[in-house]
Amino acid sequence: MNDLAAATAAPLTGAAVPAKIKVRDVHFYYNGYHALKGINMDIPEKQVTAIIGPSGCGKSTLLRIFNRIYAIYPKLEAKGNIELDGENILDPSYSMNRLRTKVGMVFQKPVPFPMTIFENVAYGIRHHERLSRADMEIRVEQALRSAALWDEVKDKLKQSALGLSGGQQQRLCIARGIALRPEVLLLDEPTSALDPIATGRIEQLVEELKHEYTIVIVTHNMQQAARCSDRTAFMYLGELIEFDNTEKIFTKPGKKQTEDYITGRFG
Ligand SMILES: Nc1ncnc2c1ncn2[C@@H]1O[C@H](COP(=O)(O)OP(=O)(O)OP(=O)(O)O)[C@@H](O)[C@H]1O
Repeated sequence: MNDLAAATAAPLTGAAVPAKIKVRDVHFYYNGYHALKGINMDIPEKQVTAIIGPSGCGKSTLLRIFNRIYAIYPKLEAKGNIELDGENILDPSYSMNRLRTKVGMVFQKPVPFPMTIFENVAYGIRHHERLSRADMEIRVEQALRSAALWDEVKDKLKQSALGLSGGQQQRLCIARGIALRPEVLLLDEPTSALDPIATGRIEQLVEELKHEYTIVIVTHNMQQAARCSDRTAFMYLGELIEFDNTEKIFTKPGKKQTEDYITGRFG
């Protein structure tokens, strides 16, 4: 184990933050290509962890392992352990259904289903729970409120989600994710297709949501990582180079590669 293996969720405010996800010696292969090389990290509970690094370094690959999405493709293989609340989610006996309810994911490009705004949120809930119409309405409203979208859509819930703006569509996708009441929310470059105002709203939302969810966000935007995360992981060529409090990473990084990247010398 390298020194990063010991990079547990260090105290941020005096008290140690418990780890929600423990990544232990994780390797990932795309049809034999070694994309992640011995990753060790502890993702702190109810905080925002940002993953940064140059294109192709493995950020999205790491994020996608956290909900085992790769398992639907043949020839992709993960090794090592990822413990979510102490249980290894890479173990095939860990049910995908259970994982889906605990870990929600939002992708780079908002992809609402071609159905009404209401149905976009209700659809996933129906797969996991049987709710009365009244209870469903409450759940949908709660999810839209949590995603800071309710006021903008409450009078047009029966209209197609495809008529929403890009920023609204992304918040709808976040509402869809949190409607299942997950414990972990994975965000894969959630603002890369959005304008600065919509980006600001999503960042504000992330700040609010972290009180209830453990959030992991992949971003190319270093200002975004600095603004909205508590801890930042810097990756390079499939390795985790440094993982520390965000402020430290951006003001006093411990590794030269991190410093070179955040000061724009490469990547
Ligand atoms: N489906 C795939 N098949 C084969 N190789 C892949 C596949 N997806 C990713 N890779 C490779 O794995 C490595 C890591 O890719 P990944 O998408 O995780 O990087 P990233 O840091 O998220 O990049 P970006 O910032 O450009 O999105 C890259 O070398 C990439 O080419």
